[in-house]
Amino acid sequence: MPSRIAVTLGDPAGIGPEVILMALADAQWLRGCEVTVIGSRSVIQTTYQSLSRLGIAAADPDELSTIDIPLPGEIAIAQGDVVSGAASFAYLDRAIALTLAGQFQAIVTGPIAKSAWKAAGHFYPGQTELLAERAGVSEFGMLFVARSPHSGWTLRTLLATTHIPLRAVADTLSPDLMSRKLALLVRCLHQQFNIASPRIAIAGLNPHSGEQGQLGREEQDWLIPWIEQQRSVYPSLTLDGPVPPDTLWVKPTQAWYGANPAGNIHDAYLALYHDQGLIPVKAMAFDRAVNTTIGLPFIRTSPDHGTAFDIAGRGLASPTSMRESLQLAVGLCEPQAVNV
Ligand SMILES: NC(=O)C1=CN([C@@H]2O[C@H](COP(=O)(O)OP(=O)(O)OC[C@H]3O[C@@H](n4cnc5c(N)ncnc54)[C@H](O)[C@@H]3O)[C@@H](O)[C@H]2O)C=CC1
Ligand SMILES: NCC(=O)COP(=O)(O)O
Repeated sequence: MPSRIAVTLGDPAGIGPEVILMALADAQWLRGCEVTVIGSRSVIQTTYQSLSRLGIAAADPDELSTIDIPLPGEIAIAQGDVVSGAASFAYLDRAIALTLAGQFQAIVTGPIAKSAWKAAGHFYPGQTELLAERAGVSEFGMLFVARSPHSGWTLRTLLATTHIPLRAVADTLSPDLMSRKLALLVRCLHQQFNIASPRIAIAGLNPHSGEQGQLGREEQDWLIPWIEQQRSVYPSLTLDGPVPPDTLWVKPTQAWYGANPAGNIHDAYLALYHDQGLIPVKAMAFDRAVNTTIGLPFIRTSPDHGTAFDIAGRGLASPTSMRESLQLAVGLCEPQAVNV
């Protein structure tokens, strides 16, 4: 039976609808998967018309499988507000319910504005937390996956902490949190990416990984002992770290651009906080990185970009990250997934 994938439109005032229709314009690469777009039919129609007027290839709504969730009011393109937030929440809510009921194997989410969710009374740090809550899982992680168009090498970065203030990062990190994130990452590398003995690099927190305690004590106090202890928990893995955060990204950047880094390159990187992991991901791969939620009972992927209200509705948005998100979902739906 072909895999069935739900695609949520994301914030209807953002670039989600346009990048989805552009990515689905040529669906040959879907390899027979069935895609259903969950969102407001009126938004899909309007987006198709405006892309057509601009001469941009887009999937024809009449040929798409859709589940219509009408807008709860008027929206203004490029303005996330209470109406667009209520709509994007309803799209994802329906997609999760149908997926948990067995109708879909994977959800690819369009970008939402967290501020619009808040305006609509939905107080979640992001889509990830809603997905985890509805799926009833307490252990989940935000993994970014990007395949280089230059070398074919794949960058995988898991964030140990996500949408919290920078001020709270050091107090939130702990050996227990790190153990839970590493366990998720190892399981994902084994089961979803078919990597038997992964090589993982773990970032330090402080400049120069603390310079032996002179520039911060977290490495000496618990991070180095924790990594040593994890090496005995996972004897078949290579665990390197804490790698000074500024130099951690040198080899992946070389591998991304097709240079041959000295020594073996890592299969995955464990970054300690949002911007430590995502600045390099976006600097290298903003047009094609995929945000994946690991630990869910189903597959979830999403483009790495947001709603881009500054360019919404003008035909300027690149659909590449959305296309990569769909392609990764297709690959992960296949149990013998290779090259994902
Ligand atoms: N997966 C998701 O649902 C995500 C949602 N967000 C949300 O999006 C909203 C806006 O966040 P920002 O930080 O402004 O990030 P953003 O990714 O929406 O925009 C950052 C910059 O990149 C450009 N850009 C983004 N996507 C593009 C594309 N496909 N093609 C060409 N240019 C593109 C935008 O025009 C803007 O200049 C926030 O509410 C944020 O929470 C942000 C990241 C991911
Ligand atoms: N920075 C990643 C991001 O904002 C995506 O969050 P989520 O909505 O997928 O939880």
